[in-house]
Amino acid sequence: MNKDSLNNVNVKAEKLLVMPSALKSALPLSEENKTFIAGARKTISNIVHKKDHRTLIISGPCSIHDLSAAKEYALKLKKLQEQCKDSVYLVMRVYFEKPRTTVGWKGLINDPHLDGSFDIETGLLNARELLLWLTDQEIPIATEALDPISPQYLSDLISWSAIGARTTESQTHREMASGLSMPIGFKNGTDGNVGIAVNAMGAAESGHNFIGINDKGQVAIIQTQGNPDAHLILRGGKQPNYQAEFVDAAEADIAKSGYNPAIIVDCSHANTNKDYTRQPIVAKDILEQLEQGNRSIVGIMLESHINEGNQKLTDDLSTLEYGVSITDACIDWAATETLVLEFAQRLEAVIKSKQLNTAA
Ligand SMILES: O=C[C@H](O)[C@H](O)COP(=O)(O)O
Ligand SMILES: C=C(OP(=O)(O)O)C(=O)O
Repeated sequence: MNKDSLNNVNVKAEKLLVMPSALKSALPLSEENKTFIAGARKTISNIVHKKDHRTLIISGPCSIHDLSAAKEYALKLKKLQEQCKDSVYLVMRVYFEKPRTTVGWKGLINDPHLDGSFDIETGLLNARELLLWLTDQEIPIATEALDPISPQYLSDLISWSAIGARTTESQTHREMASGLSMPIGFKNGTDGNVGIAVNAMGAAESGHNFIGINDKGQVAIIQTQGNPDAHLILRGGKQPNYQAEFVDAAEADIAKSGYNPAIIVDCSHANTNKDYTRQPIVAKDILEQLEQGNRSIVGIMLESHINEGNQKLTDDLSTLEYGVSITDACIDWAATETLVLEFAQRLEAVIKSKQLNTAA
């Protein structure tokens, strides 16, 4: 590293990382898995464009920190998908990158050993291995696209992505979203500003030219054609924004801007004032809006884990409880199952009564 009085003044060290193409060659996707992921992306795109009237439910831990627990959760979700497939499309929330308000553990890629050793190469490897395992089980995967470089390593395995509340207004993230290969949801800002997410939808649907990296890890000028499947995620702000008056106002804002009024409601975060036990209350309200004829809500998101609540990450990893979030608090599996089954059952009635399509 070139470090002197003018260059890299605040940089302590640098280390080369495996090339994206090398990681992908070491952990490749099979042809069957490619077909599965292309199908999952198409299904989600059809839901976003209301050609498929099932509702998307994105459910999973706030963050992945334990690969075994993630696999156990995934198998439960897979079984549940079978039971609700006529009205719901279940996608697992597999979040490896956490945006922090100030500082804190930034996720499995950044610090896979949870000890401040920042073994990012192992983090990417573990993440790709888990994504491959989940895809082998035919579980569609949702994640947050936070780091603008990591998609080169992992995004072939992802069927839905979010841009988070802290980055929706960032040009870098809008440019990245314009080139991502899967449907992309933009969260409203942490203060509740929906306008920035609507602007982001327009930015992401346009083509851009920007500096990025390619598959070989080379710095490149990336030219994108725009992402046709951008949508809005309501996550609350200074106050919750899942209620019909806010959903209707957001729908009107999107339509006025000329974009597809497709909305996912995040049943967690500021929509619960960070009280995880309120997630079923938010989900029930959305269900009622759908029953009353709402056509803009295409999905909900749940922060859910095997066991409820959350726990602090401390230096003593031996005290960590299995299947409990180390970031935001989650509902447990029993609550998730009850919520999803009721949602699916009541939606089935809506779909039947309106004779809507459930497949493209
Ligand atoms: O979803 C997770 C958190 O809400 C987000 O990463 C911010 O976390 P923090 O406020 O604890 O840093
Ligand atoms: C960080 C998240 O959400 P938000 O961007 O809404 O805070 C998240 O969903 O993990």
